[in-house]
Amino acid sequence: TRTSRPQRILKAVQRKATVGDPQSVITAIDHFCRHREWAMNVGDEKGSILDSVVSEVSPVTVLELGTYCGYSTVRIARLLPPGACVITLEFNPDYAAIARQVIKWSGLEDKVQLVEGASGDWIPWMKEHFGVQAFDLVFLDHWKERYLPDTKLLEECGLIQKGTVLLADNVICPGTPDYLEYVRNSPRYNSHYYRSHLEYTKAEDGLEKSVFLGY
Ligand SMILES: Cc1ncnc2c1ncn2[C@@H]1O[C@H](/C=C/CNC(=O)c2cc(-c3ccc(F)cc3)cc(O)c2O)[C@@H](O)[C@H]1O
Ligand SMILES: [Mg+2]
Repeated sequence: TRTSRPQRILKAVQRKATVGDPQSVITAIDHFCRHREWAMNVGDEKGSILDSVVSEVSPVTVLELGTYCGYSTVRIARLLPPGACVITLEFNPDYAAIARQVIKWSGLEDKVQLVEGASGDWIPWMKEHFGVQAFDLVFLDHWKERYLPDTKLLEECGLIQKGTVLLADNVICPGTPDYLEYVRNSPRYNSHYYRSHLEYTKAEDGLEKSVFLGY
């Protein structure tokens, strides 16, 4: 087809959502992906769990791995207080370009720092480049086999400290078995599984929340 799926998602936002109204952007994407074309956004059901974790943590600095179209970026940023921000990493330039426009349409660009590049390349620079001490919340939603190596890299870079919350999407479907085994068996994490469904479907999926307990 001439346009890409992310481009069709952006069109749905521009047609149905109100500029400056993040909830209308979320609703427009969910409606499009439920009734027109499935896409790998965290979705409304798991999105509500994401919302509750963001509200509970009330983070000042958030790291999101895997922006895609910016759906979860908007969900997170809309709940952040003034002065708080989400840094989101996306290595596909086409997806990044769409996400920038979705984030702009929602009016949340001041709370979002979208960085184009691979997580493994950028994580080591977070402190120096963004002045981040440690992340209060990390939302993992990128390539599933990168969850574990990037978590270990974040630990090595001192970006995960006592109290940091990791929230991982898709721990059942498509699944992240090595990551799950790590956070559930490590004495340094307190993990909880939020059972839910794969976005816009009846298949099981869920989010794993892991709190770092310190060294
Ligand atoms: C190391 C690195 N650095 C930076 N950006 C990175 C990056 N690795 C990937 N990205 C970026 O992040 C997104 C990728 C997300 C991958 N997500 C999924 O594969 C996914 C799949 C499903 C799914 C479930 C059942 C099915 F039958 C089919 C698909 C559901 C989901 O929720 C998913 O998240 C995408 O925007 C990609 O460019
Ligand atoms: Mg996902």
